[in-house]
Order: sequence, then structure tokens, then C-alpha cells
Amino acid sequence: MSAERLSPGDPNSFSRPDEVKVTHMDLELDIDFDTKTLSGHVVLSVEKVNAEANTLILDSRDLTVSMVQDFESKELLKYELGSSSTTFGEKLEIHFLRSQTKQKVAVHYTTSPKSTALQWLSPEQTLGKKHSFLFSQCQAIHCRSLVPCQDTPSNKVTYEAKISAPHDLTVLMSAIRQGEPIKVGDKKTHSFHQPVLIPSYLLAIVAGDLQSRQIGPRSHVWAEPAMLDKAAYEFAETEAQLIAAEDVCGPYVWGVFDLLVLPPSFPFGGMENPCLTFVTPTLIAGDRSLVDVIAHEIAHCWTGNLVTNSNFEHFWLNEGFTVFVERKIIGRLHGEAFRHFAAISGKTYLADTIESMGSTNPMTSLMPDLTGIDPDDSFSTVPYEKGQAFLWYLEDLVGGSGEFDPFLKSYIANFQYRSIKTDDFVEYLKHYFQKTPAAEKLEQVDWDTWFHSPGMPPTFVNYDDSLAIACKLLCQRLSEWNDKGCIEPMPITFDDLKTLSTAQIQEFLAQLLIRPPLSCETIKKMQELYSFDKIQNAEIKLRWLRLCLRAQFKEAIPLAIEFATSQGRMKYCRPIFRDLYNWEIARPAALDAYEKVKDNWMYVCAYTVGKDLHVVQ
Ligand SMILES: CC/C=C\C/C=C\C[C@@H](O)/C=C/C=C/C=C\[C@@H](O)CCCC(=O)O
Ligand SMILES: [Zn+2]
Repeated sequence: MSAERLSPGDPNSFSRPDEVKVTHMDLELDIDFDTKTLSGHVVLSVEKVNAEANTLILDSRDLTVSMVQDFESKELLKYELGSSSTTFGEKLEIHFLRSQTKQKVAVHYTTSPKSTALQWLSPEQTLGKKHSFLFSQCQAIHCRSLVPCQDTPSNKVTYEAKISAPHDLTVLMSAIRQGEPIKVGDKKTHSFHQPVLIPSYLLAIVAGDLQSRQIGPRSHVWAEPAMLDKAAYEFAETEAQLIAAEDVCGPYVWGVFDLLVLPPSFPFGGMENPCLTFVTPTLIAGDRSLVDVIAHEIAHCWTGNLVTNSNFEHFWLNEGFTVFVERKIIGRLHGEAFRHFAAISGKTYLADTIESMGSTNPMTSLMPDLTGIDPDDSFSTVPYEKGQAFLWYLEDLVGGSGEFDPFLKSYIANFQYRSIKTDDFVEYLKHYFQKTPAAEKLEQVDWDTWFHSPGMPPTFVNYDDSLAIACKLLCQRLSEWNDKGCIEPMPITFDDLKTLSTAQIQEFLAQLLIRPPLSCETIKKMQELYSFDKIQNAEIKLRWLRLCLRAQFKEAIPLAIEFATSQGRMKYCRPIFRDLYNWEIARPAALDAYEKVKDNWMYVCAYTVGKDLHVVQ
């Protein structure tokens, strides 16, 4: 039976904001670490778009709803909550008593201990070992397991929240903190407000033993106390990145830009939660070499958080634009050559991803059909890197950044606070350049191939390879030597590698990865030359271990398992577990390691790695 789109606007949401839309959420929740639940209520302010509509349709997942009330009169409202849990959770349909256009509905509910949006950590799983820890990850469609809501990015809401938690924990949200926490019994109540419109996937919460350090006029970094010094050092460039981003995108509207360093099981590099970007501790390399992720999250404050994809089939509008802006920030701060180098690295990463997904895989197109598909199953670097390659191609076509930079600012100003589809972007682009020489150029664009064809992009601009050439030459020399059986003396020296930056070493290894596997002998010689397995930088470690596994270098199996299980960032766990699985000798150890670690990971990581290992349906 073929799957159906759940609603006209969003294949992954039951909700119908085109009929009745939620405009504001007022949350009052209690965090209970014993039962691993949040319980309380949400008051939803709603507005009828269709005057005839008499029900409100929400998304929910594993929620126990105890009561729904008309907020003004406190009268009980009838509701139906779907009983069979699907990929997309359960539909919650609430019947209005009133006919007014604007009304408020209160839903009383409790989350499940297996809420897919939440991870509950015991004190032993934290750095300090003394306090429990809770964090959320709502993108793409997990907000429905935290609060009954219209869990579609086509709708935006403001929110307020009062959260009660054990008195010795700090609670933070993707919002502005309001006043000091208030002590009530052995708990404290923390208040927040988010006055800027956000899609549901940007709702976020954390509770733990957290301290903060100021790192800029509008920024603090939050972390467990033992991590704070390192984090403050690593992210000291944040304000400079924000200033560069404002130069590219326009004024920063969110007031605060704080960073939160999470425990290692946080599944992504970063998540652009407004006012409080969540980041993985794997960014803390000690030398600020991985802070392009912070530039990425800063870019999201405009592309994604202000101008939002209206469903996840248009995810490239969020991520392609964000990578494009991230690299503009890098260009402004470090020079154009670095912007080009980052794009070349992105192209290598994309080639590796498309090779492993398969070049005819429909999920490698820029606008995949997500009917019946869990967005988590389609996640890859494709919307990021193919999207940025497309935007750079357009920039080149219209005459370069002199023409495209003002367009970018105008696009953001025009669509900010709204949710859009790819057609809105194309129409605006054509309209913006209509009376310029670029109009004719835009007619040459093969929109259909860019948006709908799987595989690598139809074309790339000629990036300046001044910083990448050394990586390419070393990769060529080493590969040729490997292919000839390593007979002659090794053609690269310690000094060759010593002259490379961390990012260039990463790119050198990445380029080796998209070639046929190296021999074990080459791997051993590389290890002797540069002690690659001592390098702590997680991006280098990932690529080095993958090269070892692809070479079927047995000594690397325990090291790879240690790396993939010591944290839960999917960018690292998934390829390592996939490589282990694809090598028959390593497969049993991989399956065994997965069984041991999966309960320490967040749902999305356990689910996707489980699928990669063919142990989850
Ligand atoms: C074509 C793709 C369609 C839909 C995917 C939408 C959402 C995917 C969902 O799994 C959530 C993604 C959240 C991403 C958050 C942050 C990323 O930018 C992190 C990138 C990877 C990393 O650096 O670890
Ligand atoms: Zn992103």
C-alpha cells in the first residue's frame, strides 16, 4: 500500500494550520527525574484561518493526555487521540465549544519516559557524576513527543514557559530567561519567554548542573563546571562571527546568542535552538579548529530560524543557505581563500556521501519526496552541500558576490518570520534580478535537474584551490605509491604533513577516503610517520579510523569501536558502524558494541545506527 501525505502542507504532520493555527504556547511543566517524565499543561492560543473549522488538529507522540479544557470557561473539551502509534506519532483532534476566531485551549498531559525528543542521563553519565541531566532535540519531528503541538515548520509560534525542576539544577530553554528561579518546596520554577515567532522544531530544554561564562556582549557559554574553561577558550571567536554574520544577513533579532555544551551523547554537531545553540563536546579540540560549526549555527539565526523551510522536503532552504552563509562568515573573517577551501572540503564530503548512499538514491536529490518517510531516515549532508553548491553556482551566474550579497540580504528581509517553499525562493530570485543582465543568465538554469535529480550536482563553480592543492598533491603521491605496492621509499615525509593546517590534514584524509581502499602496509607507514591515532581532533579521527577500516586493518577495530561508542554524534557513529558492519570480520564486534551502547545514546542515534546495522526496522 502506498503511503499518503498526512496533510496538504506537510507530509510529516497531521496538523492543519491552514484551517486553525496555533499562534502562542504557554507551557507549565514539572521535570521528574524519577519517572523520566515532564507533566503539566500547555495553553495553546489558536486562530481560525477557516471560519467554518470547528476542530484543532495537533501532533502528539507517546503522550498521555488527561484532560483538554476551554481555557476561558474551564469547560472540558472533547478530543480524540489516535491510538496506533505510527512513524509520525498520533493525531490529536480537539473539538471547540466556541465559534470565536481566537480562543485558548489547555491540554493537560504527561510525556513518556521514551519520548523521542528527550534524553535523561543519570548522574554517572555526566562529567560531574553528581546530578541528573536532561536535554531535548526536537528537529525534525520530535517536538510532538514533548508537547502536543502543530509539529510542522509551516507554522510559527511565540512561547512562554514555567518549568519546575530539582532546586540544584539549572534549567535553560531556547528563549530568554525571565527573572531569577523561584523556590517552591524542594524545587525551583524557572521562567522563559520567546517573543520571536519560531517553528516547533526550535523548542528546546535542558536541565543539569550548568554554569556560565560570558564570552561576548550578547553571549555566554553554558556547560558542566569541569568543561567551562575549555569551552570558553574554544568559542572565544563567537562575537566576531556574529558581527560578520550581521554584515552578511542583517540585524540579529534574537537578543541573546548563548552556547550550551552538552554531554557527548548529543546527536548532532550543533542545533540552532534560538538564544541557546546546543553543541556537542566533540567540537572542543583545544585549538579552535572546529568552530566552523558555531559559524553554521550563527548563520541559522537568519537562514532556518527567521526564514524557515515550510516542510522538510525543502530542508535545503534551511541547510544549503546556512552552509553558504557559514562560508561567507569564514570568508569575511579569514579571507576568501578559506571560504573556497571550505567549499572544496564540502564537495569531497558530498562525493563520499553520495557514493555511500548510491547516486540514484532518491534521497540524494535536493527536494526529496518525504511522503511516508521519517525525516530522520533521509538525513544526510546532501541538502547542506548540494544546496550550498547550488547557491554558489547562482552567485557566479548573476555576476558574483557583488550582486548576490545584496540579494541574500533582501531575500532574508523579505521572508523573515515566515515559512517558505523552494518555489518562493525561485520566484523571488527571478523577481529581484528581473531588470538586470542576470535575468537572461537565470534562464539558463536547469532547475529541474538541480532540484529533482539524484546524485552529484550537475556542475560546480571553479573554486580557488590555493589551500587545497597541497592536500590533493599529497593524496595523489600517497595513492600512487600505495597502488604500486609501497615498493619505493614512502613519498611523503613528516615535514610535508607538519606544514599542513588541521583542516588541510582533514581534507587530505577525506580525499584518500573517496579513492579505493589503501593497503594495510600504507596504513602502518602513515601511522609510523604521523601517529594519526594519537590525534584527538574528532574530524581527523573519524577519517583516519575510516581509512583503517576500509583497509581492513584489524588493529583499528577496537579503536574505532571506542571512538564510536564514547560519544553519540551521528556524523561520527554512523559511518564507523556502517564500515564495521560492511567488513564481515568486524561485524560481530560492531553488533555487540551497539547492544551495549544503544541505551546510552539519544533515540535518534540508536534508531539510525540500528537501521544501519539492520537490527531496527
Ligand atoms: C532531505 C532531508 C530531509 C529531511 C531531513 C530533516 C531533518 C532531519 C532530522 O534528522 C534532523 C536533523 C537535525 C540536524 C541538526 C543539526 C545539523 O546541522 C548537524 C549536522 C551534522 C553534525 O555536524 O553533526
Ligand atoms: Zn544546520
